[in-house]
Parts: sequence; structure tokens; C-alpha cells
Amino acid sequence: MATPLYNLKVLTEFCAAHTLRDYPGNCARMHGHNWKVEVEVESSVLDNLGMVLDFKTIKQYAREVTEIVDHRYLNDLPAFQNQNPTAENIAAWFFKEMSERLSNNKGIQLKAITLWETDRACVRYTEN
Ligand SMILES: Nc1nc2c(c(=O)[nH]1)N=C([C@H](O)[C@H](O)COP(=O)(O)OP(=O)(O)OP(=O)(O)O)CN2
Ligand SMILES: [Zn+2]
Repeated sequence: MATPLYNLKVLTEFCAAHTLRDYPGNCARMHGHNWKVEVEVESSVLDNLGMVLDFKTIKQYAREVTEIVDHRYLNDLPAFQNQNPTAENIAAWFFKEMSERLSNNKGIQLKAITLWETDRACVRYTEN
């Protein structure tokens, strides 16, 4: 028999500025984006309400994380002092922050963070 697998997605967004150090082009100048973030959570188990985890809980965690970066100059933040605030590095940082918040919820895996930097370009970050 097939094992069920539920993949939940919550969307959030933040607005911030960044500079890509050593970038050979105009992204080396300070500029801003409205980043969109998709948080994917996965589980094969439902609770007594029939939920993997309340969307409200995932949204709350996602809001806590976006608060850290919203309306900031990302290069000023500790996470991006030693690495460029690229879409790749922001997605990996978001994954770490969300993992920590979700770690109290047994059987629930943070599957991926997809970070849209523009309408036409995104990175999807996962871990094995
Ligand atoms: N792999 C990555 N490539 C680029 C990143 C990144 O984080 N990872 N970031 C940038 C810059 O931040 C840039 O601001 C992104 O904008 P861009 O893709 O250039 O999109 P635009 O719409 O501004 O420009 P077009 O080239 O006209 O699409 C660059 N690359
Ligand atoms: Zn940029």
C-alpha cells in the first residue's frame, strides 16, 4: 500500500536592500528586492485534527524569520557579514532559521525553501 506524504506550502515575503560584494556588474551597487519565500513542510502523519501542522503555526514561524530581514540592509546583518546576501545564501539562512523553529514538532520535516528574488528567478534550497 502506498504511504501518504503531505507537502504543505506557506508563502511569505519581505522587502530589503543588498549589495553583492565583488560582483562584476550593477548588483555590486546597493539595490532592493521584494523577495518571496515559499516554505515547504513535509510529513506522512496527521494529528487528531487531520493536520500535519496548522498553517497558522508555519506562517507565524515564517513571519518571525522575515521580521529579521524585512526593511533591512542585508549586508549589515551578522548572517551576511562573511558571505554575500545572494538568493542562495539567503535561502540557506532561511532554511536554518525555520528548521530551528520547527524542530519541536515531531515527525515534521522542513523540505525546502524557495526564494524568489525577481518574478523570473528563484532558488530552491533543500538538505539531505
Ligand atoms: N545565482 C544568482 N545570481 C544572481 C543573484 C543571486 O542572488 N544568485 N543576484 C543577482 C542580483 O541580486 C540582481 O539584483 C538580480 O537581478 P537580475 O536577475 O539581474 O534581474 P533584473 O530583473 O534586475 O535584470 P534582468 O537581467 O533584466 O533580468 C544577480 N544574479
Ligand atoms: Zn539583488
